Order: sequence, then C-alpha cells, then structure tokens
Amino acid sequence: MVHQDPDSHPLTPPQTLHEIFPPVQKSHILNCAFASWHTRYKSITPKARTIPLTPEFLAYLREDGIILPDDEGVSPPAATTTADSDDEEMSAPSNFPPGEAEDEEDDEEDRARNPTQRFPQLHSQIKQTIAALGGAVTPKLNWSSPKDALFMSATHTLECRTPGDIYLLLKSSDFITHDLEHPFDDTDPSDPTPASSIQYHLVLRKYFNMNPALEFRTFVAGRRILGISQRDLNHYAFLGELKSEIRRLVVGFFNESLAGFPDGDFVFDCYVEPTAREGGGERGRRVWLVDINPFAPRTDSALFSWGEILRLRTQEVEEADEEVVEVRLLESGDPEAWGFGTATYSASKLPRELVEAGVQGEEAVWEFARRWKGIMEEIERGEGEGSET
Ligand SMILES: Nc1ncnc2c1ncn2[C@@H]1O[C@H](COP(=O)(O)OP(=O)(O)OP(=O)(O)O)[C@@H](O)[C@H]1O
Ligand SMILES: [Mg+2]
Repeated sequence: MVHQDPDSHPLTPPQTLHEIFPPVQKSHILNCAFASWHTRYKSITPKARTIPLTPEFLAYLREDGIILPDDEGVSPPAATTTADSDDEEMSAPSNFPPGEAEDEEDDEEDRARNPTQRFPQLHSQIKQTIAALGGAVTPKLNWSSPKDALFMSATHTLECRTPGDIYLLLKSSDFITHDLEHPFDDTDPSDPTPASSIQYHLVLRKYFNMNPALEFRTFVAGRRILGISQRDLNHYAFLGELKSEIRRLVVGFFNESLAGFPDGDFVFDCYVEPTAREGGGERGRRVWLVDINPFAPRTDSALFSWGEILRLRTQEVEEADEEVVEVRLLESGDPEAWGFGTATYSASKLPRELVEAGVQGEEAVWEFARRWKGIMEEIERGEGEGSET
C-alpha cells in the first residue's frame, strides 16, 4: 500500500520532476540500450538480433521524406511475391508515363537515393535477419520502438515482414527521432560523453502474439523492487486473481536474473507467459525480459506516478520482503481507462504536466484529469486549438 507523504500536499510550492529526480547519468542511458544489456540477458529475452547501423542508414532515417526500397516495398505482399519479384511497389520510382528526358534524370536520382542503392549490404542483412527470425519481426532502435507510428501500418501492429515495413515505421516515429536526436536529454551535464559516440543498432525481435494484459513494468531502486504495474492501460478482470502469482513470478525473476544489472536503479518490462509449460521451471509460467528502461522521467511511470515511486525509493524497508511489493492493476472505472495512455500516444507529448501533477499529489492529478477532459471535449466540438499535438 502506498502512503501519501504529508509533505507532498499540492499546496506546497510545486517542484518540477527534474528538480526532485536523482541526476541521470549518461552511462545509465547507455546501459539501457538494448544491444548493451541483450548480450548479458540473451537466455531470458525472446529471440532477437541486433544489427549495428551505418552512417548512411542513420542519415536515411534522419532525412525528411520516405523513400522505400524498390525491391520488396511494404507488406502485406501479394501471396506470390518473392524477394526477386518485380511487383510494382508503393514508392518505387514509377516508369509511367514513359519517359521524357527530365523524368529519366529524376528516376536516376531517385534510384540513387533508394535504400537498395544507398546501403545495399545493410539492407540485405536486414532481409536475411527477418528470414532467420521466421519471417516476422518487430523493430526498435537503442531505446525505443516506433509505437507512435502504428497508424502507418496496414496491420495496425508493429509486425514487419520486409525491410520496407521497418523503414516506414522507423521514419514515421517521433520516438525513434528522440532516440536519434535527444538520447542524453536531461542527463548530468557535467558528464562530457558526447551523443556522437553512441553506436546505434537496429533491434529485430521475432514477432509473437503477446497478450498485453500480461506485460508488466517494474520499478527498481537500490536493487530493490519498489512496485510492479500492469503496462497496458486497460482493465482485465482476470488479473485480480493472479495478483499474488504475478508478484511471486516477477520478484523471483528479478532476484534470479536481473539483480546484477550494472545500475541499482532501473525500470524493466517483462512478459509473463499465459500458460505454464515445460521449461518454465518450478515456477511454471515463464517470465521473459522485454526491455530495460532508464530510471528517469522520460520512462513512462505506468499506473504509478513518478512522485510515488520516488517516495517509495526513499522509504526505509526492514528487509526485502516480497509481500510488501505492490502489484498495481487497473481497476474498472479508473481514470486511466479513459484512454490517456492509449490512442495516439498523445500522452507522450502532453503529460509532463500530468507527471508533475503526480509529484504534487493525487488531487493535482485529478485536477489535471478534469482539465484534460475539458480540452478533449472542446477539441471534439471543434473549439479547441486543433488536434495537431
Ligand atoms: N517480440 C515481440 N513480439 C511482438 N510484440 C512485441 C515483442 N516485443 C515487444 N513487443 C510489444 O511491443 C511493445 C513495445 O516494446 P518495447 O517495450 O521494447 O518498446 P519501448 O519503445 O521501449 O516502450 P516504452 O517507451 O514504453 O519503454 C511491448 O509493450 C510489446 O507489446
Ligand atoms: Mg522501453
């Protein structure tokens, strides 16, 4: 159970989250990059490969406009399409109408800018890796997946079957841009490590159907679990009964596999398999590591607020007693179920205010919720500033 700190009454002068947060080290951000922890935790992570990215590929990701490969394009491919198919693709330079000289020049230029010409080796490595992972993958860069670019996907999932599927998602995502342009935002300024020293990787994970109800985010500080939260912001009635099993599984998983992470403070995401199976060990259901995130305001605090997490962090505990670890689930009728975290990730753009309201206390969150609801209603009535943000 979380106890409100009386000092955090909303009437005390508000502090921003950054003022009360322990300074985030650049080494911590680097330790949370997928390729840096994956080598250590391969056996507990669902099958994945990391591909070091070249300057040409990074330039392609950074530039405006989306030129997709002219070999396979984007899924869903026709059933008969093969790697060598000549099918006309979404962004392949068009040969129609047949050429005036100027068009031909443009075509040449387009071809030279095409992924198949600009980074042919990497492009075919990506193709081979998709095949090696069974033909369907989900991509991310060092820290982020392009969850905000789902609207670009024909299947409305992050499932990719061709390099073109991957490029389209990565190039459409603000989260990916954040990985590229702002990896060290809000880190300790006295550490001179330049962002230019970062080695970027494309992470390809073998795609499988995850039940979002069984994804959990766990907050760790001083090598102690502070809390476990459901990650998907929907109410799942069946989770209530599983609460103590989830606690036991996740705490056991942490103690056995993750307690030696280089930093004492971090946030990990895991997936609890829906059914017990052989190889799940004595605990029955297997737990998988999905991601490790910085213990920093940039990481979504799920059903906790960062204010609560920071208060739990400073609370003395007699002994590491797993029974005191809260597993927080979304109850039916909770305000989160109104859809803050779903839809188009508008939450990722607005909510510094919401997060900071969380630091100020529960009343401030409710006040924010009331205001936010009003803004949304105005937008729906067409009175708002527009839906751009
Ligand atoms: N192998 C996989 N197959 C299918 N879906 C997956 C797989 N791995 C992850 N996912 C889904 O993709 C989602 C995002 O993955 P991940 O947590 O790595 O992204 P992220 O950008 O780091 O998210 P956040 O910003 O919340 O930390 C997961 O919540 C899960 O639903
Ligand atoms: Mg993450």
